[in-house]
Amino acid sequence: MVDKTLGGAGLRGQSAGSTALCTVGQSGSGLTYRGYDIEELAEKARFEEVAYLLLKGKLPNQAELDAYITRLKSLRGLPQALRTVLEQIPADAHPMDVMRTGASMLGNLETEDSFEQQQDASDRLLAVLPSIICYWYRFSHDGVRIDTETDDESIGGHFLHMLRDEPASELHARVMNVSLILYAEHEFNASTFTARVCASTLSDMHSCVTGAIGSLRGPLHGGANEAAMAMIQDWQSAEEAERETLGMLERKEKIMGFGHAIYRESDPRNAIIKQWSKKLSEDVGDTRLYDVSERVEAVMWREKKLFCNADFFHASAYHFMDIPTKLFTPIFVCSRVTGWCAHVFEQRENNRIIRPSADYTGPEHSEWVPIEQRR
Ligand SMILES: CC(=O)SCCNC(=O)CCNC(=O)[C@H](O)C(C)(C)COP(=O)(O)OP(=O)(O)OC[C@H]1O[C@@H](n2cnc3c(N)ncnc32)[C@H](O)[C@@H]1OP(=O)(O)O
Ligand SMILES: O=C([O-])CC(=O)C(=O)O
Repeated sequence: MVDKTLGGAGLRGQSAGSTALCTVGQSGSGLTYRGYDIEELAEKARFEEVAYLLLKGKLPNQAELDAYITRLKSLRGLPQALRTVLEQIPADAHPMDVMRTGASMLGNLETEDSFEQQQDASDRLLAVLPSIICYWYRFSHDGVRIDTETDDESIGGHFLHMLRDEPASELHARVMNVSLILYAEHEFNASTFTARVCASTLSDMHSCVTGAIGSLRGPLHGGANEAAMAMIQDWQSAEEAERETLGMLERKEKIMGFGHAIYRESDPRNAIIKQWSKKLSEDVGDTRLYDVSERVEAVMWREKKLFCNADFFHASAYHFMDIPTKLFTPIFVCSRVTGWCAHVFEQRENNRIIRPSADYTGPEHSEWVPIEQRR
């Protein structure tokens, strides 16, 4: 017998399993990773420390962190066969499709043959996904074959270095670090749930991550940071932003980067990335985009009581660092892969195939009609 009280659209509010990784909207500032508050992690941690926390179960001590960073650095290289594939993908492809293909191709070259290899497979994905996207981007857009084995200590610095051929400034590396921490994990969001469903069939890590990338791509999920940028980039002033936002609301259009499936009043990551966006706007001497973003935030709260989610001020922050808009969501992948893999470990540890039921809405009985009589 199906319990109809659990039939809410989008499975909203239903528990679909348990996790020791993250709480959303429950305690502290509203987001915790293994009990650590996101505000404290964003202020004090390195992203690699957070990755270790999620993937290995505890914060590393100094020696463990040093060893982990050295290990991740050693895993940045691309196999020749993967480079060859990336070089076939056209410049006008969507970078999330490149990420999806890259993760999938890696799964052909470096198969996860047993779950005992899950930590290695995850470390490799974490280390190499930035190389995949930057190698393709620089080859297809600039015609250069970059060396992806940089000596940068941080994954964020490594990403920016590959993109620009020069090491990132301290400020930019810091913002990337914060951004990667903010995006790392978020309980049973759509892409993570995709990964867990795939894991529940006892599939391999690369399949789980490839599927998750596909889910993150959509504008209602990770794709919202790009969509937000596309929306605000042409607005020349706060006044124009207000007019256009009101018009969109009147036409019942979605404003990307606002609202959330779980948070009701605010997303704790917004205040953090917003503050860094402001700092970057001062750094570049921006007199438009930050004001435009703040005005949209004010109008949305005033008119609809809708608040910025993690994506909205990420758009301006990335833009101020001169990151091409179409690479925004791939950065999200480079971070969230930690959460995805950690959830796959959890699913495997206590698995039952995920297979819910559906409320049937089709015809009661259909009469078979021979093909020659069908209209
Ligand atoms: C990192 C992340 O993935 S965060 C999410 C990124 N996605 C976005 O920013 C896309 C824009 N936002 C949205 O589409 C939604 O807020 C979602 C997908 C995040 C959450 O969806 P839901 O849980 O269905 O939203 P919720 O139930 O709170 O919506 C309530 C109402 O507010 C409206 N609403 C929600 N978000 C928005 C928005 N951004 N713009 C305009 N209206 C909105 C809904 O249409 C709904 O109206 P209705 O009752 O008239 O149908
Ligand atoms: O939790 C969600 O629904 C969306 C998500 O991944 C996030 O906000 O980081």
